Amino acid sequence: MLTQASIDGIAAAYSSSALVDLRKFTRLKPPPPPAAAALFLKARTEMGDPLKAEFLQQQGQSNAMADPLLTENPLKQGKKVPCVLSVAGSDSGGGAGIQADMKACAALGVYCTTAITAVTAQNTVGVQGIHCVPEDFVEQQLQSVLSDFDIDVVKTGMLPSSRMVKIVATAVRDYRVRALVVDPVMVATSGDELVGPAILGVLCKELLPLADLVTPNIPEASALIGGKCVSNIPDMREAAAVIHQLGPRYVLVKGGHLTSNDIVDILYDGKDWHELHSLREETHNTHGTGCTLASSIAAELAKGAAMLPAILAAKEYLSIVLKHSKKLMIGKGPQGPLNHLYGLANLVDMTNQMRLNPRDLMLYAVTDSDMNRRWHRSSSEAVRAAVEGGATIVQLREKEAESREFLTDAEACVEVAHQLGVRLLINDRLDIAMACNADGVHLGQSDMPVSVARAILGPKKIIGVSCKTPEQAQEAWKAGADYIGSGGVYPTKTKKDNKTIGLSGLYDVCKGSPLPVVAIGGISAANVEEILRSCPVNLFGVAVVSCLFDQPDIRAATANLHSKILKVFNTQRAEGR
Ligand SMILES: Nc1ncnc2c1ncn2[C@@H]1O[C@H](COP(=O)(O)OP(=O)(O)OP(=O)(O)O)[C@@H](O)[C@H]1O
Ligand SMILES: Cc1ncc(CO)c(N)n1
Ligand SMILES: [Mg+2]
Repeated sequence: MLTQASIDGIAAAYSSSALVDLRKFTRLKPPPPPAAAALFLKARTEMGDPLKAEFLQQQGQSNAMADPLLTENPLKQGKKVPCVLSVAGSDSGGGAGIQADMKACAALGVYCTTAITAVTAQNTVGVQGIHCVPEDFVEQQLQSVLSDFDIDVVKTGMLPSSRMVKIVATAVRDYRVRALVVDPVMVATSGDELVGPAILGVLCKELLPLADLVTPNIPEASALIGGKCVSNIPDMREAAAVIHQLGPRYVLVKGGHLTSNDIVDILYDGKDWHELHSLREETHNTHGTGCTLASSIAAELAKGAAMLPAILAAKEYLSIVLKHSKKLMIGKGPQGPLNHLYGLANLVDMTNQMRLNPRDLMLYAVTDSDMNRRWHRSSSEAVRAAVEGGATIVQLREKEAESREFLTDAEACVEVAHQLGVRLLINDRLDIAMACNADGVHLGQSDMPVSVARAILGPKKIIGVSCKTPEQAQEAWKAGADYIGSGGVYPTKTKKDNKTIGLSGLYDVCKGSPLPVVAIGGISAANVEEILRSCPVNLFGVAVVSCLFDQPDIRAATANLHSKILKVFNTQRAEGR
């Protein structure tokens, strides 16, 4: 165990070796630290507080609660990317160690390289096994990374042997990295030991003197000062002072292990004391908070922040992450992981919710107001019957009606279609589509340009376009359409002066279209099989008018067509097409 005398000796030997002055660390414009972080700060200013003044100055007038995932991302093309090297152990549970470091850096817009020191078999229950990576191979990883990447900050976590600590210290010295953050990992959140006390001597003697920041939790702080009990804030301050004597420029003793609701971390730079307060989040998902804090500080330093703003921004990020992790249900054990990349959830939701599932084009029912009049049906009655018969999407096509009448009709149809779980599009009229909250529009070549329609409708609405050639289909795709309607495949009474492209024209469009295609024009139960079989690639369905709506029983006609289409698709699937 370390005695006070040996600590003093080590301190004397290394006291002048601070690596860089982070306050002069201005390669990149420092990100404005979040204003809300000021809430955490109860600076002790007995001896003046230049860091706090600097922080407040950098913070400027902004009162907005900064979300680190929404602020400007420094991972920009054509610019030097801020880089962290995490020298740490792997957590198979994905919550702490290397995995936490990479996610935290990614969330904060910093590139993270790694040198893996140990592979742990670990989960939310505890640590089941540890396999140390041979020291020479850790050295090789360090060489690979440091000789190539322009590393701004090295962050260390689990260093399982004294020789490994020495190797890291040598690498940091040799490559003169700009800053070193040491998280003196010893025990996992579960209470399982990750690193034994045998490394303490070398850690104190070789690594801490090089460190710009060391971030012990309470048991680690106690181990670093020779086993003296640390159980309250005065003890934490005393421990920070003793650890500072070992040579690091800043010591942050983390208070997460004390039980109070007001969590206090103590920061000491040899002169000034800072108590950083945060409200304890009531959550079991705290596995990896220490790793996350240290790597977030490293990321902020890499972006150019000075030490105190970097720590405050990192704590702000951690507290937002803890809030977003409260209800995560991952693993069966008592300590779940954090939701580091919570900001990606919206993106994932967006990509999961495809605007249009191409399978919905299978039986595309296009209404016709003349036919409905002839058969004495309202549009919504016709839509209901078609959807109940198996139509998978509906387009409302109205050539004659006044806007107000069309809108009233459209509203009723949207209601019916949505009740039955089917999407409804409006032909030509963006204004009606928006007014009745339809799912999108279908446009012809002489209607509103697709790019304009997309700009007006926004990213969530479906846009379909009538195309007779592969070139038109490509244009539509580039402009932001979702599907292509291609025809007329056969001559049709519904569109008299429409040029017929035939099966071969349809085939060409299907082959050349980057978007799913639905065939249209003169299609009925009699020829649907022939059409679907002739274009197996990219043809997702057929659009029909008269064979549904010019029939005495729409529901029965639709059901009949539906079963024919299904038969072809099932055979094609069985044939592996
Ligand atoms: N429940 C919580 N709510 C808010 N902040 C927390 C909570 N738990 C920990 N923290 C904060 O997270 C940081 C890490 O704290 P802690 O003392 O738990 O580190 P650690 O023991 O090294 O973590 P780890 O278990 O990942 O090794 C500290 O800044 C602490 O204030
Ligand atoms: C690999 C690894 N490093 C650090 C910690 C600290 O929580 C952990 N649990 N696992
Ligand atoms: Mg820790």
